[in-house]
Amino acid sequence: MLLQKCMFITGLKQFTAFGFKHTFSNTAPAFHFIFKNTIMTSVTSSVSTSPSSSSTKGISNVKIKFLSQQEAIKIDEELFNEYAYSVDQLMELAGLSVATAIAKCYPLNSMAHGGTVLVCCGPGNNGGDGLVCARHLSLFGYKPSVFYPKESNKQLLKNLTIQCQEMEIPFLPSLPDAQHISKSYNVVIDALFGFSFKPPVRPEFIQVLETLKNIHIPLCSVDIPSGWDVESGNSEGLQPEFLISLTAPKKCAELFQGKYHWLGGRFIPPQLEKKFQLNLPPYPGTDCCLQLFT
Ligand SMILES: NC(=O)C1=CN([C@@H]2O[C@H](COP(=O)(O)OP(=O)(O)OC[C@H]3O[C@@H](n4cnc5c(N)ncnc54)[C@H](O)[C@@H]3O)[C@@H](O)[C@H]2O)[C@H](O)CC1
Ligand SMILES: [K+]
Repeated sequence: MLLQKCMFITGLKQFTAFGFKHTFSNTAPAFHFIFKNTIMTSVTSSVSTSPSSSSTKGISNVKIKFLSQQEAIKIDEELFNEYAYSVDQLMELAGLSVATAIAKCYPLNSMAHGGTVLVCCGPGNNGGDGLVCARHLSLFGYKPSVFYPKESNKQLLKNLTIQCQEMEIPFLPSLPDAQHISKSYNVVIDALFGFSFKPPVRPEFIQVLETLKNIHIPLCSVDIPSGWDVESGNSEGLQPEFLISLTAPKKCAELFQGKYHWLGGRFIPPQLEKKFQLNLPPYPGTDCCLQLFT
């Protein structure tokens, strides 16, 4: 296998040298060797300061799994049916990890217009992650606006909408054109479709995706770049700058060409991780998200 990239797991500081991105955390540094089909993780304890990192002492090579659509659905079902989680719980953690990763990549103090962000939400749970993310971004001091063209009838999604509205997060009646979006916002969050998407895109969303394809500001996709086949991607579709994979990367993430790939949704019980051989890298300390590679 050909070594393509190498990086240290991120904390708050990072710098680039010798073509590698170096980032530091207050826990064990990890080296991610990224190959075409896998991300190899080696963890060393040499400068560890965290007592909890003792279980990662020594060198261990780990291949992160890229999930098929069926595997992603199966893990979701097991979380609900066997492990008794509710969607609300996981969505809250997923959405918080998205907002946190966005804030790390696109700091509020680097943004124009007081931190405006457009969050585009679809009809399923990916859209729900977007609504949760919008609420947390607002709590972090950003100015999110939501575009939610096909509201779900599910009570959970209705509640998330009310929570955003009660925080005075504006809901746009229609999607502005690409030029207007690029002038008014700093980044766009794509929470339209996640791992249940089946191509082709139905007519009511074709124009939405076309508009997002033409923006000149960073596009940040939640779990799956919307409009991509979960396994084979879509070379003609959206090309986000940022992708956050939730639980574990899906197969299409191997085709991601953007700058920032994060992992979020830190809620997988060890037994489930083992069963599906996810081989997730250790999250630094108490972080809810981690940067995989750039
Ligand atoms: N376990 C986890 O990691 C969790 C992830 N979460 C997020 O949930 C989504 C998956 O959510 P789901 O409701 O199953 O589906 P989607 O949001 O991907 O979309 C379903 C929605 O989209 C419509 N649709 C499907 N195909 C098309 C199409 N071709 N054209 C138009 N519309 C389409 C469909 O009808 C539905 O309405 C996952 O990715 C994570 O983001 C949870 O938050 C928590 C657990
Ligand atoms: K998405």
